[in-house]
Amino acid sequence: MRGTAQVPASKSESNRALIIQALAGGGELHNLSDANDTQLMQRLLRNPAAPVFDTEDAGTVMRFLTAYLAMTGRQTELTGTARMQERPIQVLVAALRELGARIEYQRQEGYPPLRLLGRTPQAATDAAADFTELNVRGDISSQYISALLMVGPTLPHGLRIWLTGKVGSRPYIRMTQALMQHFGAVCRDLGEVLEVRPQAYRPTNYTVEGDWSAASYWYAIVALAPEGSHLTLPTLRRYSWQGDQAIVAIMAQLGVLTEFLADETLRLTKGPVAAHLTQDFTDCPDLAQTVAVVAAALGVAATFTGLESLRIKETDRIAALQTELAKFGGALTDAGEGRFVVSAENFRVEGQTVATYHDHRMAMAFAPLALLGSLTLEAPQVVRKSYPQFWRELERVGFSTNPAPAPAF
Ligand SMILES: O=C(O)C1=C[C@@H](OP(=O)(O)O)[C@@H](O)[C@H](O)C1
Ligand SMILES: C=C(OP(=O)(O)O)C(=O)O
Repeated sequence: MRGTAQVPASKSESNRALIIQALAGGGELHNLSDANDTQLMQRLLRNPAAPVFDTEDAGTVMRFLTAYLAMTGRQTELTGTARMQERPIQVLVAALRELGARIEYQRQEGYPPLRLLGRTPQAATDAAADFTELNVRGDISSQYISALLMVGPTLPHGLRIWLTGKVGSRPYIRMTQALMQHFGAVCRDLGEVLEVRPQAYRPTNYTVEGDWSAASYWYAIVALAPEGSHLTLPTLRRYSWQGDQAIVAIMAQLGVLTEFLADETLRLTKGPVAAHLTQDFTDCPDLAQTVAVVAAALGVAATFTGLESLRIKETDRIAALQTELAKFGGALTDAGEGRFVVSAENFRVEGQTVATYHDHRMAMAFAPLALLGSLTLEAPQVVRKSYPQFWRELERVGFSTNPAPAPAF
């Protein structure tokens, strides 16, 4: 295995930059992601007076737009796929209601679809009022907190958010703060407390970095490739705002060495594999599927923690991993107290069919197993959510897929 693979631009950065650009009223964005989640965000923001916003299966689009539309006083509806209607939004809706938004649940309390009925503006006259204070749980999704922070500068008293519970996906909150700062709005991070003063965003240009979550699948490929294999990945920044850069350290233990060639190019080479791996995914939940499949395939005994949020993503990712790994002789066993053990007995790839559960990351996490034998992945077009060119890039480095990859759009 030798070659160069292109990764898409970060969908997380792209979707933040688009919301902040809309609030700033300008600034040019370069290298936006071709992910469906980002294309969708762009389309929806172009028509802010739409009577219905269909956020499809994009969590960031649903959460960020809910806050943006609610705080800009729109009267509209937000909906999504059947799965989106099972992904909770109560924490965000409760916080927005405290900020004066009138929001109704259209079907099930706590879940989309939502009806926004406008906003009772907060008075900016109370000189004694410092920040508007909110308590927000951090243990369900960090996207609620990012959504609130981004609208914070536009509120008459700004926002002081007290984070409660175990905070997951913290690097995504820091990414939000970093992008806000890039557009001229300061957010103070005091640990359990985040503070945003009322202030104006400045229209600013921004170039989106490569997506480290997407890079994780190339790490998996090198981990499973024969000795002597190497791959080059352009556009990934060494000093990144993305927490999923944690893949560098994780994969160092699973036999992938990373060299930063120039500032934005990496070279991955196959190296020695550790016997054990212990990993907490609280900060990087999107890497869990990639790492579980590689650990099982390499026979590395692995203990994972911090998987709580996986059950409410595009699918219940724990159940999906358990069912699909079992087809190969692998297992992800609940060992209690938040620990999961990855193990394998006689792991074999011999023509199995992997279900993908409307989850791009299921398809991309299992695809590298093709280095060990043939397999079939159901509904391969799911990758369009974050990485529409994934199958084409696999072909470019020498995988054969049948049927050949169709254009994703
Ligand atoms: O803010 C973001 O861009 C994201 C935050 C994470 O979600 P949670 O905060 O729900 O864990 C992550 O899993 C998702 O893919 C993208
Ligand atoms: C969980 C994900 O996305 P979202 O929550 O934005 O739908 C993901 O991309 O893995």
